[in-house]
This record gives sequence, structure tokens and C-alpha cells, in this order.
Amino acid sequence: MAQMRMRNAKGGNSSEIEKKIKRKCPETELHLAWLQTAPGLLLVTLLACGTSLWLYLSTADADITETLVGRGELVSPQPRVFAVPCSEDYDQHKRFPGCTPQKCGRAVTDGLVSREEAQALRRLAERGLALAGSEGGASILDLHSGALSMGKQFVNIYRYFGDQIGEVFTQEDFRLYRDVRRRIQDTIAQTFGLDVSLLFLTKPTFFSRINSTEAKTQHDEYWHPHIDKVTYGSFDYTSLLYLTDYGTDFTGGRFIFMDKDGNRTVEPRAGRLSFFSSGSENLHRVERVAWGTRFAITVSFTCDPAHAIADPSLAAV
Ligand SMILES: O=C(O)CCC(=O)C(=O)O
Ligand SMILES: [Fe+2]
Repeated sequence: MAQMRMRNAKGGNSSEIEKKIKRKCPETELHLAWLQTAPGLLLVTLLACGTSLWLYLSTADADITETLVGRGELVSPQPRVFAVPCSEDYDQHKRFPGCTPQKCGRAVTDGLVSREEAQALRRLAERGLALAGSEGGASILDLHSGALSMGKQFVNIYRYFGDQIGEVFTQEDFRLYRDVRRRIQDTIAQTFGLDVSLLFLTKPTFFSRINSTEAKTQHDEYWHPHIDKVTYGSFDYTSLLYLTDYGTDFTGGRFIFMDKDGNRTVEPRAGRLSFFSSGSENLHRVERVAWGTRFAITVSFTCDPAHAIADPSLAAV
């Protein structure tokens, strides 16, 4: 009973207040009535849409993605070059005149490695990785050090498989790797205006195989943003040679430059080479692979002779 009374009293109070408001501002009612007419509804709809669009654009800005090179394009013979100002990272390392990046940027070419060569390199990677592979979604094979993902860790193929490795890889495989490495080195030197003899292959250099299997260890988490010069130390110029096609062999797995004003992507394609200066001007990540298998090789170069490595070879066996 008491509650009923209270509700009645409250109801009485609120209608009193409404009456007072209407008495003080009769135009409020008029405005509300006008909004229910056809032009009024149109105006309300336009205002609502405008506000949503503004909200969308102002929050989506940071995620705007520009495709630098799409899967369907063929960039050949000259690389497509995108200049970016060099970061100060290189000041914290010893400088090597004629090599240390003074011009920074990224470039992509489809004219350096043929689809057939890419396929031969992919077969090489498949054969090597078939010997073991990670339990999670990312496996690597480093022909220089011999590191191969196995379960949750790595083994050294040269030690673990001994002479048998000569039955998995041929001299021709290593010749092809060497030949492609030389062409990449020449192209990097030409594009960045370097003396090619001052540029050296550095480690790690590895084949990667990525699929959508759930990560089991940190080694499987390939998608984190990173700076190669920070992650790998010796890198001055990074190159990535893709061995499979985005959209056909796999989905997701695009390469993403994470610039302050938005993302810029490179869509992998078999035989496509992407290369860039390794400092923080080229912060990047790999989009998670959603479906299929992505193969690539990371081949990188240093200006510091102390970090130079020899080409991988079967002589290591
Ligand atoms: O495979 C890629 O596209 C990128 C790999 C990468 O960022 C790296 O090896 O440092
Ligand atoms: Fe990287």
C-alpha cells in the first residue's frame, strides 16, 4: 500500500514538472512535432549518418591500409621504390661509409626471380621441413646454421641427420640459393646506391613455413610487430623472397609496414622480392595466416664485415 502511494505521488510530481516545462517552453513541443514531419525525419537521418561517418573516419584513421603492391600486379623489370626518411637507429652502430643506410625505404620487384625458381626453392623448403617442423603454425629451416623447427624446439639438421642430408638437398639446390642471393644483393646495392662489395650476407637466413595452426610456443608467434635491426642486430638491409601466392595458396599472411599514419601492405606472390632498410623506419609485422600455407625466405645483409657469413653449402655436412 505504502509503495502504491509513493508511486502515485511520484507520478503526480512528474506530470506537474512536465506541465511546468511546457508552460515555460511551449516551443519545445512545437520543435518535437516538426521533427516528426517528413523533412524533419530526413534531417534527423542525415545528422545521424553524418555523425556515424565522422566517428568511423576519426577512429579508423590509424588502421587505414594502403596496398603498396597487390597480388595481381607484376612489378618488372625495375623495382617499385618507396622512400622513407631514415631513423636514427643507425647512429647507435658503427657506420660503414658506402653501405650504412643514408637513403632508406622499401622496394618490391617481381622481375628478379622467376616463378619456376620460386617453385624450386619452395620444393627445397618443403623437403627440408618435411623432416620435422614445429607443432605450432610457424616452422623455419636455416640452411646456414642447420636450425630446423622440431616440435617445440629446434634441431641441427647437419648433426641430427648426418650424411642423410645429402639425400634431401642437392648441390643444385645450394647453387640456386647462392645465385638468387647474389642477384638480391646486386639489386639492393643498385636500389640504395651502395657499393655491392661492402654488403655481406648475414644471419639468420631462413626459409619459413606458416599456416593457421594454433601457436604452441613463442617461436610460433610470427605476427608480432618488430624492427629487424633491433630483433637481429646485424641486419642493415632485409629482403623477403616469397614462394607462394597470397589469395590462392593462403589467405591472411600479408606483410604490413606499420607507419605512423597507417598500414601499408605488400601482398606475397611466388617470385616476389620485397626489400627494405632494416631500421625502425620500417617497423613491420606479418598478418596472421587464416587459411593455407605461406612459404618465404628471409635473406638479409649487413655492412659490418664482422657479421658476414658464407653462403650455405653442403660442405657443412
Ligand atoms: O615473412 C615475412 O613476410 C616477414 C618475415 C620477417 O619479418 C622477418 O623474418 O623478420
Ligand atoms: Fe622482420
